[in-house]
Amino acid sequence: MLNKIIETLSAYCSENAGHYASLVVGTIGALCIAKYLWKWRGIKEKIRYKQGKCRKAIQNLQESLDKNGPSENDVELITSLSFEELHSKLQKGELKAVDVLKAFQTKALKKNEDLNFMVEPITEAMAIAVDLDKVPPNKRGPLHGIPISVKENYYIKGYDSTGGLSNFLFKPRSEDGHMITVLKELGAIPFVRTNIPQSMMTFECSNPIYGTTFNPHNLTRGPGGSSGGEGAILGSEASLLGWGSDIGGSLRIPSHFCGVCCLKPTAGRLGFQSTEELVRGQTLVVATIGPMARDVYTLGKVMEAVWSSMLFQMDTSIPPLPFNHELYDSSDSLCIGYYDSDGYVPPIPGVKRGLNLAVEALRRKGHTLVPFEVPDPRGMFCKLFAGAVFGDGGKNFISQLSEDVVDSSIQMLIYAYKFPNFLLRPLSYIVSLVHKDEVPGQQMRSMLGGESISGWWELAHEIQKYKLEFERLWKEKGLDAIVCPVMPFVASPIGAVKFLLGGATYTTLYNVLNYPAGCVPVTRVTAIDEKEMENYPSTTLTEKFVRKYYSSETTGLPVSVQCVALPFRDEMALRVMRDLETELKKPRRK
Ligand SMILES: CCCCCC/C=C\CCCCCCCC(=O)NCCO
Repeated sequence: MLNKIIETLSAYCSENAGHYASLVVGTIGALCIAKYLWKWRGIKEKIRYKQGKCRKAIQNLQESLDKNGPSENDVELITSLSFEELHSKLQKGELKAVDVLKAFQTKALKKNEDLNFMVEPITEAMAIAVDLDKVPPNKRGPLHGIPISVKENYYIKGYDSTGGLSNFLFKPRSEDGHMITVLKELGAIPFVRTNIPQSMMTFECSNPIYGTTFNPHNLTRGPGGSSGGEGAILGSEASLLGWGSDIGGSLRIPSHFCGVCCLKPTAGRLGFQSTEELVRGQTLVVATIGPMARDVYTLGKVMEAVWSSMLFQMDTSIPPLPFNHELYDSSDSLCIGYYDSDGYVPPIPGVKRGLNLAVEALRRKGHTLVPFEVPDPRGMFCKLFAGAVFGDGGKNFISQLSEDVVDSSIQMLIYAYKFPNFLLRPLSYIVSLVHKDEVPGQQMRSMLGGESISGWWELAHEIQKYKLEFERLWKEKGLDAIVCPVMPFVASPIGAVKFLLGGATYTTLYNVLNYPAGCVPVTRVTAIDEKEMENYPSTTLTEKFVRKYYSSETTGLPVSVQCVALPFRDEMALRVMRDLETELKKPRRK
């Protein structure tokens, strides 16, 4: 009987097998699509919820300042003071921390309407200011009452550090990171969190959570990145001291694009426990945090305060090197190397002129300036930098971004990483042919990832050899410092960064070498500079894009230079920056 039933059933099933198979496949497919759509809906919902929360926090602050804020006149008076003036008035009690904070909050909200640099205000700022006003003058810290803006990836208790990735949303920190703790102890008031590019590995300041940030000097252009929100808030004078981070130029590019100063310290001198960095465990080229400000004086004062026993005790991995006054205060004449082109993407005329101005100013100051040539900038960029920073074959990126809304500025990278490796290799040669440039293709191959531990060791060895060769050339010329462009171009149009990544050789060099490097604004692009773009080369695809984006609408954009010193001589970089700034500010006879 049982046999009969089984026979009948199996006959029935084999007659209808095709039908059942398609039913099963169809159901599984539908379930997968439903799951995918559900997850997608969840991600979008999460982003919208965060956006709503940020909007609400901004609105609440605006309402409170509308009721109880300073007059327009006071806002301008306070926010246009230099750090030195503000610091002195706060120390003496001529200004209250609460009033200074309200002035900067008001200005930041106003400027944010056009620039969108603000992720959200830090709501605890007012309570900190109220407490600081109770501190007697003889107990005030060196940053007493100074409001500071902070890049979104800094660890702050109660806030998420997302780097523009929804995966990191609603995971607030339980404690402040080291730098925020130190800055608060010194009397500073973190008052606003600022925008970043998605992933923080490009200089287009845009992400699906907080949107796009604009340049304070030209709204059709970006502020650079990844500390782009910092560039925009400082460049619009809505903050006078900010903090960012840099593994390939993220402090220096936005400073240059927005006309402010910064210091990228030697990595390690400020530790690694203050920010979220999406590249973890990679130790060949590492990120460092650093300050951004309106002038070099501020940077010097802040670093003097920060390099303190408090920081060294908090993080024992930091070499306990207090601020080196011998280097910073010295007026000895120096031997400074310079180059206007690193030999890869040529500088536009405004950048070249800016470098000449810096060279002449440093000569007037009594220094000896000697030409310097960067060894193998192409290999440094597409083999050493890309091989180290993107050398996991994109695993980190894909794991962070495969289930996220991807910003158009990094979409191409995600497509490339998802492409099968055996096709990506031949494609890389086609890319080089199209670009008429070996670099982009080699960069793609470096980004495929090391295949073995010995490959990784080999890369580490190549980086070591490059460092030794650079140091040999430095010593051969007897240099104390180098002055050079920050990028071969100035602020880029919104959406153009993906075509201009080759410009990052000028900054990534000093991350690969781990030399401290700071930026000082020296001039602005003129109509004559723009006209001279007629002579700009157009052989490679990158050069063609530079011509396209920099032949018009660049007049008035800021130009900075980089000042570089040997590792752990950060104060030397600051000293050259200070000399340059003072000399350029001097009135000159025609
Ligand atoms: C996500 C797109 C990357 C494509 C690969 C391009 C390679 C190099 C371009 C480097 C551009 C500089 C980016 C600056 C990154 C940085 O410093 N981030 C700071 C993190 O704390």
